[in-house]
Amino acid sequence: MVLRFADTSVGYHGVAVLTHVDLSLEAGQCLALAGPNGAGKSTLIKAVLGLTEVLAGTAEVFGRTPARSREQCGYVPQVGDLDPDFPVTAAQVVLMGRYRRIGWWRPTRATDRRAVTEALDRVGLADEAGRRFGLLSGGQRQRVLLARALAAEPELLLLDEPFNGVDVVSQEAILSVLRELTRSGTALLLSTHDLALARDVADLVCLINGRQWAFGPPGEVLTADQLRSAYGGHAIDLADGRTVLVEP
Ligand SMILES: Nc1ncnc2c1ncn2[C@@H]1O[C@H](COP(=O)(O)OP(=O)(O)OP(=O)(O)O)[C@@H](O)[C@H]1O
Repeated sequence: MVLRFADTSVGYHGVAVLTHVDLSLEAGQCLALAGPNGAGKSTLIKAVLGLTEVLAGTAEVFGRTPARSREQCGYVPQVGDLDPDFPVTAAQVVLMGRYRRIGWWRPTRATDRRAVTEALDRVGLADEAGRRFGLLSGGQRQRVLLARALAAEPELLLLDEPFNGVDVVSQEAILSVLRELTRSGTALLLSTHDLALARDVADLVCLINGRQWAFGPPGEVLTADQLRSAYGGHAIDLADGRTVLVEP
């Protein structure tokens, strides 16, 4: 089992911002975290990485505490969280993904350079290796961050809003890498506002907003009733059977 959360509460400085989390994830599965702004998606991702407090319940990552499983996890942050003026090339950003293996103070070896080239190739950016990170488009930067996580060869990959502000080309490139990863047994946990995408890409969806409202296959979780509960009534059924969300 990759993840097992049971009646878990997580938060900051002793105050819970997300409660009643009950979920599990196995190797090769993709779990999407869905919910409105401030629902607790990033907080839950940080809890899996051991960066936020588990205040109640169980939180197991690969059968251990989150902090003890950190080595097996890769993390792709929101691209907007990074300073684009940082003077490094795309390849140097990806090489950072290898530091855990090689130690940042040691010289890089041929295997590391090969891993960097391969990772950039997988996200379709082999030609941009020498370009400055800050000069790439938002979508390309997101793909470089994905390549950095791939270079570390994680067993569980966490992605915070990987499709935010990303154009169709980058979205397709990211989606195809994610599908390849699950096929080869990597587990994925990603947060998204895009419910259609969650339905499309995920085996499991966890619907949260301050608490967990539902967990299960997309068809069971992303129903009009569940969405109305989680989004506080801001869901409207359309005549064609679709549900749309209206911001309060
Ligand atoms: N470092 C922090 N200290 C205290 N509270 C925090 C901290 N980070 C986030 N929060 C609070 O935790 C709650 C959940 O925030 P979080 O960022 O996890 O939501 P989210 O679902 O990822 O939102 P968004 O979709 O807007 O990114 C919010 O009320 C937020 O204000």
